[in-house]
Amino acid sequence: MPFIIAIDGPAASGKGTIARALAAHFGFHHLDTGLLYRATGAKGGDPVLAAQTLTSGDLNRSDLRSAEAGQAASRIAAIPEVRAALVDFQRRFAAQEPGAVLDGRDIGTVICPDAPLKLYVTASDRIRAARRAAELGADEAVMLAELQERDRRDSERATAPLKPAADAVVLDTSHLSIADAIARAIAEADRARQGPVIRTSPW
Ligand SMILES: Nc1ncnc2c1ncn2[C@@H]1O[C@H](COP(=O)(O)OP(=O)(O)O)[C@@H](O)[C@H]1O
Ligand SMILES: Nc1ccn([C@@H]2O[C@H](COP(=O)(O)OP(=O)(O)O)[C@@H](O)[C@H]2O)c(=O)n1
Repeated sequence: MPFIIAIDGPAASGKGTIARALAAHFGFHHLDTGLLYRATGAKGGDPVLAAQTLTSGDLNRSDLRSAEAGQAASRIAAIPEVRAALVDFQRRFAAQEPGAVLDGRDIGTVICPDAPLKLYVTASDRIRAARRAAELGADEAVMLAELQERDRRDSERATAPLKPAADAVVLDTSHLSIADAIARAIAEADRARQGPVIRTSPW
């Protein structure tokens, strides 16, 4: 059975950084599921058809990381038929041996609810905005408004809203370096790979 690590959290919390590092550490496959929604939004036209006909070429566009692509993604991500069109691809990806790390908004809650490790990565709004502003060379106040609008839309939608799974481990990276955040995630994965602690009676 492949080992699945589900990572969710709000925009620019450090999900992708941690997911890539976990995949490299354990030799697992990694899928940034946000790219599926960014590519669908960027395609234009009917978003349901765009999601149903997504190709690897669509995912390789160079303009998908922009704030505009993020906004377009979160609008089309609220459409249930768009989400439904992307489920099978994500589940097939997760089923690859020896394991897979998927990061997004609904991985632990909808796509892989049986994943043995679910991380909910978060950080304060201000810190996330500062990190994304540095990454994109953009204004911090503009990024703060963008992230907050997107987080609100993602959390309030009826289908697969952004929220921690009941059994998710919350990792607040506000005051963690990248190296420390990765080390915590690896420690959680090592713990989860050992399986649940079964207490046997001494008798
Ligand atoms: N713990 C951290 N400390 C400082 N910067 C971080 C940390 N984690 C991520 N970053 C930086 O913040 C930005 C957003 O991180 P990313 O992993 O892309 O977030 P997400 O996938 O949640 O959108 C990137 O520029 C990344 O290098
Ligand atoms: N599993 C996922 C992943 C992304 N998304 C949507 O896609 C948008 C872009 O996701 P992303 O992960 O690329 O965004 P960042 O966290 O990198 O800013 C999000 O704001 C969500 O609206 C989603 O609905 N479900």
